Amino acid sequence: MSCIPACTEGTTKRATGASITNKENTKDNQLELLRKHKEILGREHVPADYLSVRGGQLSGSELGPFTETTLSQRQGYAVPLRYQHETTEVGDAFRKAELGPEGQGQTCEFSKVCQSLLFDRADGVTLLSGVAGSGKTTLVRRLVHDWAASEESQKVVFSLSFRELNLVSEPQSLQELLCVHYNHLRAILPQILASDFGRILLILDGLDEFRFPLDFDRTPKCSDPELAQSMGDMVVNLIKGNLLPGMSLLLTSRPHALSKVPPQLVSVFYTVLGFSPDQQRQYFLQTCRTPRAAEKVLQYVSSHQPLLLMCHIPAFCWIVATALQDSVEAQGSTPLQDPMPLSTHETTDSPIATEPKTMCTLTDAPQGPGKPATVTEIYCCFLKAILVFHGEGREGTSRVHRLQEAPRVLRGMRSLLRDLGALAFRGLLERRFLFDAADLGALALNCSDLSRAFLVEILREDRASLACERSFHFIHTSVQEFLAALYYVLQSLSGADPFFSPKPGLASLTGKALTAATCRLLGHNRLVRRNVKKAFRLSESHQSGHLDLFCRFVSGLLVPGTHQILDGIFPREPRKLFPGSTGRAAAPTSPTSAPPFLLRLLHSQLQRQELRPERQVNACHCLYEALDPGLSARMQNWLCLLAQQAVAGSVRTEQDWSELAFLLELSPSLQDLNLEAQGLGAEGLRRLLPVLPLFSTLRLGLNPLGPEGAAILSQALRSPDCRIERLWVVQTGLGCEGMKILTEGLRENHTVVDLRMAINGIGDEGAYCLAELLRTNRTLRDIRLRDNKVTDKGAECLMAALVENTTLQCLWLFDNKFSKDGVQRLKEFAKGRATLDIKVCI
Ligand SMILES: Nc1ncnc2c1ncn2[C@@H]1O[C@H](COP(=O)(O)OP(=O)(O)OP(=O)(O)O)[C@@H](O)[C@H]1O
Repeated sequence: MSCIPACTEGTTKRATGASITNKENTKDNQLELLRKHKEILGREHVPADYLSVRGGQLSGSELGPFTETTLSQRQGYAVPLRYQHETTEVGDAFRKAELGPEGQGQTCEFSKVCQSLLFDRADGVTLLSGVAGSGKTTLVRRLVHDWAASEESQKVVFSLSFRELNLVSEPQSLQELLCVHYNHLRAILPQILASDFGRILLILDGLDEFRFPLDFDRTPKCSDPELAQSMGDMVVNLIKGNLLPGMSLLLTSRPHALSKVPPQLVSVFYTVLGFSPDQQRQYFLQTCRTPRAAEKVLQYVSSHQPLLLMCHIPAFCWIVATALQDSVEAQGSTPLQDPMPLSTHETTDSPIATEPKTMCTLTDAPQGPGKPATVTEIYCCFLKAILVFHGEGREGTSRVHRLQEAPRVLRGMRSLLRDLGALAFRGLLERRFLFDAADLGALALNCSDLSRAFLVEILREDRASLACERSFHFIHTSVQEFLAALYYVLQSLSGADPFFSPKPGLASLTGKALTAATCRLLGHNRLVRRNVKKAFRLSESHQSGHLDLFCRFVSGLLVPGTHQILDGIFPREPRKLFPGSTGRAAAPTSPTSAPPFLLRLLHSQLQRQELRPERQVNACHCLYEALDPGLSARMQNWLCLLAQQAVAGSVRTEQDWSELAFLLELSPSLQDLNLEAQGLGAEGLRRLLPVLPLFSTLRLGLNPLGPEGAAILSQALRSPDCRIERLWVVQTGLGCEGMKILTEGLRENHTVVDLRMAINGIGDEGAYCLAELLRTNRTLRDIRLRDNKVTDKGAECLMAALVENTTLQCLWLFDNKFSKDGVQRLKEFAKGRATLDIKVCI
């Protein structure tokens, strides 16, 4: 992107700025300009703008009010263990918030954040983290809106997005930057920036989208707001407090980019947890046209755990409300059977349960296309709802009639959708979320098309952009990911290469010729297989997991039933995908599940040991989207086991553990994980790593964990989101080496109170490591070390350490290798400690 022209204007005016202001601006003038500033920002941040489900089409009175979201607050922060796709973390966030031990973070209302940022003189950096669509930008807008409406707040607020800062490629001063953005303050900005910094609140939204590196070690210090510097350097100097020291700085970011900011520079850390169950209900009541529609939508979502889990995310609630409410209304008073009837196609009767279940309805995995139960199906319904119900010229017709017309309408939008999908896909590859007219033009999308009803809801104009040109972004990143996947699958199925982006004219002819030649050479089915594999390889190579959801959508869009929802976009009689597949051990496929090659590919990902555990969990999400017919039976087995109904000692494969991790992610109400005597080894434990820190009780006894397993546990214990209070690892083959590794993890842990580790052969060396831990640990209350080959030497180490530890209450040392004297000494020691119960015998 080029530097914006207005910047140079700012440079020339800067030299004269200070003198002009000194002479001309009286205090009254300054107050008047600040009042104007409030007015302008207030207008730019009206609630209607961010609450609109249908862009600018509805009047303010039709829009529901802002729904409260839940946040958690803590002092300082640490980078989370997981870097998986943001959407999967939200349910867990609530599990933590509801039961978090003291000091882990308290939940709070947004008004508290407003209070401290707008009224307190607190300076420093406030970091607001939240997964995609959790409502960070919405909260920023509300904050600015509340400030503009408040008479009392004396703060001067500036609000910019990192998306906008990305557009400034030439060095620029902070003063110029703000002058360009807030031209109405040009006359008094030098004064503001030179006086009381404590009055300033600067908001920078969307750190995860910032394209410039932040180098906190090597960036030259700059404290002069009039000095030009690169955007990366400016942000570093702002965060370090070199520029405008004493000002309040609010940064927002998705979790994966938090590590860009050194924790010691952050004063307060908030996490947007999204909607609690009550807030979800409130949202649907406020958003759906009738309370009855809201109830039906909510009832439907409640019976599908993967969907319900995602409804903690406000943006997903909006997708769901848009996807389902028109169909619900179209059905009148009948109970919600099929929120989006499949036009002229026959619908198979799906056995999906409609009653909410206590744990996870995943075992009733969808078997037919009749009811949207996967995330992909919901997005298909969302797209269809916008095209069918919100389209131009269809206002007068009944909803039922519009549904009958759907295939024709969708056929008419095919090429536009393909262009849009190509834009989305290219953006995803380049990690780009903002597009200008040239981007749209290159894909034969005309800016004037953007006023069409459909596009208004899909692409938003970035009105507050610093760019002089018009720029656009997808209404939500997950919509960009969905359209990219739709494009990818459509291209692949038609034999074209999704990575080949044709230029209009001659190049597209070349593209077509190339496609035909490759098709002839490789065969259509091999080409599709190749493309799908390519998509998964691409996702694996990105640590941030930003292509995970894309892959889930690709998996879901290869299911024939999903094609039926979008009948008209997908050809009505598609080429039979992979008929008579001869693959090894092909899973028995139902006619409604994805092609066997995809199921095989996903299962083979689950076998691979070198794949990161969160990638493996994502493969399970993909299997769910692909309607893997075996998944529900396997999940049922796990549910029995977790309910302690299964016989211990069954043989398990590594793949099983990844599937269990997936299931546990979808079961936020489960607090205790009991996997005793399940043949769980270190590799299995590694696959469970993404979910291990989230349980308050981990019962892992009688499993061959060994020192390698201890290393995995140690990682879980170090995780900042760790909630483990009871860790039971009786007879797990830790030995002294495993004990050493485990105590290293416990050294950085503040949650474990109860450690049971009988029969682990830790010996004196292990006892020594434990003793060293006890010198500093103030959390552990109960340690059980029965039968661990500890001798008098080990007992001496423990006693010496316990002189410094007054928090341990119970230490069991039965059946160790103590001499009579040793036991006596331990008993003597215990007598002097009223609060410590030492149990010992020879
Ligand atoms: N408190 C809320 N009340 C009602 N709707 C909300 C609320 N928060 C978010 N939404 C809905 O979710 C959509 C996405 O929210 P928003 O853009 O604020 O999320 P975000 O966390 O900034 O996402 P990203 O990380 O992708 O930028 C909004 O356009 C709005 O429809």
